[in-house]
Amino acid sequence: MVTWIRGEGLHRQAKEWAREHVKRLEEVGITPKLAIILLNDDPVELATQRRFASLKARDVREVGGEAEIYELHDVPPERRTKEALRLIESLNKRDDVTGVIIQKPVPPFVDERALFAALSPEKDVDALTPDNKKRLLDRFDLDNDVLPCTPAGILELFRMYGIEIRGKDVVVVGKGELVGKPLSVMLMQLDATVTVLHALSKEREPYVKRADIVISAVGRPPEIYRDNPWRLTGEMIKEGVVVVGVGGKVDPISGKWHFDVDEKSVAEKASYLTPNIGGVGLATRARVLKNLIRTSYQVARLVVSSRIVGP
Ligand SMILES: Nc1nc2c(c(=O)[nH]1)N[C@@H](CN(C=O)c1ccc(C(=O)N[C@@H](CCC(=O)O)C(=O)O)cc1)CN2
Repeated sequence: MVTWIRGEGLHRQAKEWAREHVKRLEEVGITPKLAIILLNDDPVELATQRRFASLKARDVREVGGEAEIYELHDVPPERRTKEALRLIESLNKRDDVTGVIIQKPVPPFVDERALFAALSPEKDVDALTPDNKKRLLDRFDLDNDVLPCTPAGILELFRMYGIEIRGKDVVVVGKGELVGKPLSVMLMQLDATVTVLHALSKEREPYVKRADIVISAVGRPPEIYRDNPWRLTGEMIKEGVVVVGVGGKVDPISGKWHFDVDEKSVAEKASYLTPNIGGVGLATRARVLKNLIRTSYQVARLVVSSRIVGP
């Protein structure tokens, strides 16, 4: 009988915690303000990213913060990196902006490394700037550090449900900058035996079949991606495995969600499983709120100290 790993508890707790800290920050004149930048003009990505950005913005506003969404997808490709850099520089300088998210994936013609290198690490809600990424190679504090939202959200869910990681065979499908890569590093730090599978892996099935925990973060559902599609199904896994589904995309024509994990067949064999709706996405958003509060304190320290004029 599968136990569903639900994100709403984390999400609710994060909102309550964030509301308290918004009040404290307002005592020093700082209102958390999140700026979200959308750059992707691919119809699938744009539909999905608009949905994600609106959900994050709604959360921030619900706890008393503010949110701005910048859509640059209609800037000509040859100018998009430059325009995005100009926007990031402006957001870095604004004292009222306390957190920034560059929604991923960005289009292949945009210089993503330049964007994240330009973003002020103090305002980096995703922990994806070079300075913040490096810190993952050291020990991390799940409760106090600004950590990548989805990986940290997944680890918080494991902790909440008492799912042991130490010494376990964990397969991460997908090696993206957002989830697969940082999460595999964090899992190693927690003494898991980690296998990362990706598009060029010679084979996937034997590793998935042997795993104690499978985390699928691909986002290429067969309904939308004909080439190199991916879906985790029940016959691929062993009895009693823990499964976490991360990848999902919105079909721009139907508006329908399609996910990495086939819930029905996996639920018949898994011991624990995240629902495609109400699982990792809510844990991700919970972490966005916590990270935004932390970046807001970082900005507050900089802004308040800059107002103190010494003798
Ligand atoms: N810069 C970033 N880009 C992206 C990130 C990220 O953390 N930083 N993560 C992914 C996905 N993502 C956030 O942007 C995200 C995924 C899912 C949800 C969510 O709330 N899903 C709901 C269902 C969706 C709905 O209600 O329509 C759920 O799971 O219950 C939010 C955000 C992509 N890029």
